[in-house]
Amino acid sequence: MRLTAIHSATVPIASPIRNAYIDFSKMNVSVVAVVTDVIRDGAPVVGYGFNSNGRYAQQGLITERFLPRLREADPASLLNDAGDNLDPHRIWATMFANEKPGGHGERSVAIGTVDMAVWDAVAKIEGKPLYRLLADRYNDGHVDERVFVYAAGGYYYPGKDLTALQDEMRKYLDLGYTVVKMKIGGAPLDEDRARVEAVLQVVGRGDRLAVDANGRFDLDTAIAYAKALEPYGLFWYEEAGDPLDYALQAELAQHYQLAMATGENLFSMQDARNLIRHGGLRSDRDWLQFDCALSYGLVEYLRTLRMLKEHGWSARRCIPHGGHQMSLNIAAGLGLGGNESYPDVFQPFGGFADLTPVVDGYVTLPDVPGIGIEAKPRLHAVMRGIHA
Ligand SMILES: O=C([O-])CC(=O)C(=O)O
Ligand SMILES: [Mg+2]
Repeated sequence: MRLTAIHSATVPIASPIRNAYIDFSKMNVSVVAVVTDVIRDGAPVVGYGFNSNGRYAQQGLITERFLPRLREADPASLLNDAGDNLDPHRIWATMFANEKPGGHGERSVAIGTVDMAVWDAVAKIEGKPLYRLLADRYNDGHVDERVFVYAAGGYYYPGKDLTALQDEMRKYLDLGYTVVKMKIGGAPLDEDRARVEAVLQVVGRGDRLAVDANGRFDLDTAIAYAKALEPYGLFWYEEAGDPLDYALQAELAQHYQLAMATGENLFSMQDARNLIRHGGLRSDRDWLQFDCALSYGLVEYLRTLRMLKEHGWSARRCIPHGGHQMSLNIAAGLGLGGNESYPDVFQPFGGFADLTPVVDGYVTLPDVPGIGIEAKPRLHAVMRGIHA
């Protein structure tokens, strides 16, 4: 077998929403399709990948650096020993050839996007859902039949008042979610306090609400919010300070006893390891949000999970950022604590298969080969558009 073509494109997901750090008026994503000469159900197997929201499309890096390396490689060097399927680890190493260590950033998004498409193809060639393939290869065959998911939204939006915010959150509860997330830090503390209290009226209990500051706060502001938020008993307090300011995160833990979450903007095993070494996070309550689709893909995420284990952290403490089906498969197949979901934003990339509703805060996965993009027809249509 061999790769016969690799296509990539940039797709808009712009919207008028805003978090504490950026607006999404120009947001876009990269999409990749890897085409193989393996025939399943009468057609060549095609694997699909995309990066998740929050980082822009990486078309230049993908087309100028990473795809040429794959095209120039000996085709057999990209395959498993049996030569009957792609090998994601060998493909990853080929893409990373002649890259210096450190400075993990945008190239991690580019490689993560291609890596997702490769895993999708690998599982399709094996004729299995990706979660099943991952469980068989790395988790003694154990699959979680349902995965905890929470509804992320609550963005700042022009003209959005407290009633509109409450309506949004009520909609998530009606869809079957039990935990919702909203943005903070994009308004003064008093205004955010009123927003939090408005949402608490809808969800009823503090442990059904997470808040996300998107790395906006300096230490004093992070502590001021910690003191204001602690009495509510929230599900978590996310990304208070700059993602690389491990000292801030560690100091904040001295002022906030409840759960915190962070890591969506750390893009390598090494950066994740620094957070674990220096960030003062507590493995009995805090949450890790590394998102493979932004951080060199699942090949690197497997390294991160190994690192966590060596540091005494359970994979159950991971609830990845990004709200995509790739992390949902990883959660089910490798025993993570759950996954993010965006029922309302970043469509058609946010959300899961159309026929798997969320029930009591948990979602099941479709029994289709690969990641499950074919079970999400609006997303599948976008993906088909780049190679059909
Ligand atoms: O607003 C964003 O960039 C997304 C985000 O932080 C999250 O989903 O946690
Ligand atoms: Mg976040």
